[in-house]
Amino acid sequence: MSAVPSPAPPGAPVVRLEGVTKTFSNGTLALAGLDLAVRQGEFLSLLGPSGCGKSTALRIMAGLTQPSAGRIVWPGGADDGARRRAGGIGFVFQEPTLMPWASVFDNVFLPLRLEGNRRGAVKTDVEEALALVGLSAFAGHYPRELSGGMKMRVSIARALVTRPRILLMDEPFAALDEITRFKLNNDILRLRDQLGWTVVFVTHSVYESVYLSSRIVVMAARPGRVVSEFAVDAPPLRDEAFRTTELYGRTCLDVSAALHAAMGANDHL
Ligand SMILES: Nc1ncnc2c1ncn2[C@@H]1O[C@H](COP(=O)(O)OP(=O)(O)OP(=O)(O)O)[C@@H](O)[C@H]1O
Repeated sequence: MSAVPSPAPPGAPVVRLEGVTKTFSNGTLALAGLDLAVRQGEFLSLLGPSGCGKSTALRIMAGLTQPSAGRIVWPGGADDGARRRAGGIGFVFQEPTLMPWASVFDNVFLPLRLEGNRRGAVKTDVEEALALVGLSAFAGHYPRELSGGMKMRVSIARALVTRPRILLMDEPFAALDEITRFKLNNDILRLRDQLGWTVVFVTHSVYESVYLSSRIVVMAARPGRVVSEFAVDAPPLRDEAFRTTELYGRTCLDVSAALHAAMGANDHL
């Protein structure tokens, strides 16, 4: 596998957004002075109404778009570009964005190919990534032959094949039915436990955020900003029984109330 930046100690900031403002060229103020630290080993969800800047914050962390003001600090040293090249960041989009003409194997091989690796040299890495998401038997299949959940698993395998330390996920399960979504939620918790990821996860779903996260940041729109924050004080590896615990129920109520308040802040719009 590719070189992996050494991990920060647990709880230390992996990346910090300091006073990040993003104004798009059409004048939209997507984020206003956002301060946010992502800590080593946490599963952080960004939750908020449509348009509050969740995706913009994630894309800024990934180096896919630049802030108009403020800065991104990677305390580990490397800038975002170097970190991406070193396999430090994995990104999973809402759509699986697979190449339809390429096999499952070749779709997962893509980031390693872009790093200049030859197919034969990283075959085991691709096979390992496919095994981690339960798709070993589908390496030769094409995206059109897969269900929505399987396509998303390929997309996750493609993100994890570079062994990222931080995984950025932008509403990855929003388009899936609930049963598939629950299964993939459990897959992500298991993979995170196995591989030691730090995860930043964008979602609209209170229930999904509480099920997965160690910390939830609630954002409001116009301008995009953080309005409240919750810790989910439960062991990181959870199963369906967690959904019936008092802690889960209470946290869902508290986070829902905060989300409604955040939406209410824009009732006049
Ligand atoms: N490339 C762009 N050009 C102009 N405006 C943009 C662009 N990308 C996003 N915006 C605007 O910036 C604001 C924040 O968008 P963003 O996609 O980050 O929000 P979001 O919270 O992720 O929304 P959603 O939950 O609907 O995906 C929105 O008002 C959006 O319309």
